[in-house]
Amino acid sequence: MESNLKNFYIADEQSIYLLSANDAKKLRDWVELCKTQLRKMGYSNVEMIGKGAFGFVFVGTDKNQTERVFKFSRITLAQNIRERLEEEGYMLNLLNHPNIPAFIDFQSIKKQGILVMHRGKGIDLHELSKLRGRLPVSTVIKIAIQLANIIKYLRSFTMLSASGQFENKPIVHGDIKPSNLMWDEATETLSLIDWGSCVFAQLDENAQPVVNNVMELMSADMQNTNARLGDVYFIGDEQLNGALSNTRFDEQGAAATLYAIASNQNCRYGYNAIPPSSLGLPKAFAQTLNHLLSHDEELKCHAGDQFINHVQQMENWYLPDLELEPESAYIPIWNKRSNTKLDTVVYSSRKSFLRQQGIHSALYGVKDAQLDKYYKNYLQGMGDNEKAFVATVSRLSEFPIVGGFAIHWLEDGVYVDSNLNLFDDVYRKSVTETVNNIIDIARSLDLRDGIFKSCLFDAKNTIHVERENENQQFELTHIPNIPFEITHTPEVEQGKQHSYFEDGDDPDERLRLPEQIMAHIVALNEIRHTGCIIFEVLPKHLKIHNYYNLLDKTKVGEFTFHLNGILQNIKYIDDVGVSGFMKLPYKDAKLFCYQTCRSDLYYPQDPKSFIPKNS
Ligand SMILES: Nc1ncnc2c1ncn2[C@@H]1O[C@H](COP(=O)(O)OP(=O)(O)OP(=O)(O)O)[C@@H](O)[C@H]1O
Repeated sequence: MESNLKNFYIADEQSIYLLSANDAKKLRDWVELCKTQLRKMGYSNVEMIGKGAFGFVFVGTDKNQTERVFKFSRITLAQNIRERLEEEGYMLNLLNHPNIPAFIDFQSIKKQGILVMHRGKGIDLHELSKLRGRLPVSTVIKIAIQLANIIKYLRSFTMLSASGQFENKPIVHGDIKPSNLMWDEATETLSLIDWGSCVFAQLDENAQPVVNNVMELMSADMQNTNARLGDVYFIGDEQLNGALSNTRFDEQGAAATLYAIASNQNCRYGYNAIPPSSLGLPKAFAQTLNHLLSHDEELKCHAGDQFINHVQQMENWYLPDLELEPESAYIPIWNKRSNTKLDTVVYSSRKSFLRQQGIHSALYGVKDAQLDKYYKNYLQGMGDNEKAFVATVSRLSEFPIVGGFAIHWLEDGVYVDSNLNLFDDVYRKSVTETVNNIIDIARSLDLRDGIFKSCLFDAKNTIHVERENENQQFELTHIPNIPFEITHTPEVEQGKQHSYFEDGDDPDERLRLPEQIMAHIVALNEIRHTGCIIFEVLPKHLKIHNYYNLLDKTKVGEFTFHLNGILQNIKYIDDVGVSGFMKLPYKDAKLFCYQTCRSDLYYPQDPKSFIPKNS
């Protein structure tokens, strides 16, 4: 836990720009090797199309000009986990459904397994919602219908047994989430991919053991679950808590996915603060989602049946796209231009206070590659709203955005200082919704005293210094420049800037920086600017993340001198850990009142008579 903490702020996967030079090279070489292998196997136009916790995924064209998808397991994973790729192929090979890209082959080349399958057309829902923000109601419902049909198919799956009889063998996908669903916008067709967590269900939807004969009943292991852990941001309580695998698991993944794409979030946990009833969805559907996401067993089962059985009704709904409540930004998001593509990383400190004491930790003792990837064990001990808050903040790393914000919870409300700069306006809607989600979840937290700070920087500007071991000094043979923009702005009142030091020491930051560096940081604090600098010291690797905007053009020389001074003195660093400093332009923060949850907003029963609110 302690060692994970040092790196917890790197959302999802480490940016390649933050890996050590050696690790980045290894990764690039390995991807090249996979591509070369596929070309040798006779495929052309080979390119990487995705990666997950378990594998790297490529596409290539065969001799008949048909696209094929290839999944390679990560070489860094333990052998028993890598072997799962073959099991994934076995399960996929059993299935035959228009919404499931079919299995083609499983090949093993020098211990490297390759799963070959059809391509799910389109773009995955995680990417789509990142690009579009909250998806239109009609799209959400079309996706819901297809999901319900897939789950129905899996529930009623039968297989020919050794005795020649067809037997019930319901199947659990186990990892339904936006990034595992491809959506073809042209044909509005959904494909469910990634069958790596798929198993035969031990229990049916009535919680009865799935057994076809007495022999099976006697040999069935009903003490241990055969379920796999899906993505902890999307799976339901039972799967998370290690219950026997159950056909209802996928209703949970489906509900979390539908909620996420309807609200532009990347997890299920925000449903208390931003309930499905506030998303402009048809009332009956919002209620079903709300019940499915709840912790009430009976409500969940009932809603699950409704979801699966009311597909035909949903197909008849008339749902033209209506702008029920245009979403405007709660805080400013500035437009910026850049010639290069940004690789945003979010660094958030001051998270400890979000952890609730005494909450039973379901994740203790769980060893799974998914957890390693997501650093999600950091979330243990947090309530649902707190988890949603952290997850929504980390969603910002998906966008080309730099700057930062500080949220203060005080008795009279939630104060937000911010400086957010978006480098591609295509994402404005999605970023606005994400920032508004962060603030609304912050307003719902049961806190009246606390500070949360988050810095967003471009990983491409991170300065790396490596050393052989912890006893050596960090040394730069050539001192690079820490880049900064200059935006001259008139002087604001004294004390109006959010300073580096006003929030006091951060309990989550363990690194003590040497005086020689601190002297320059103190001097920088006196110069009018915004930005952040974060020191991440690992035993063999120092990373200095940075983003700066100088607001006083008369201070270019001084500013450069102190930034340079920091780098000149890295040899004095004698500690490991993380420490960061952030400065924001104004201190007249925006104030938001507390609220339990967003208010109700339903799709009108008679859309034809809908009159926009602001007309
Ligand atoms: N059959 C397919 N057709 C199209 N794209 C695919 C297919 N399989 C995988 N992909 C792409 O590759 C990405 C990663 O694949 P997949 O989810 O199978 O990997 P994983 O390592 O199991 O991921 P996770 O971390 O979600 O478990 C997907 O999000 C998707 O974009």
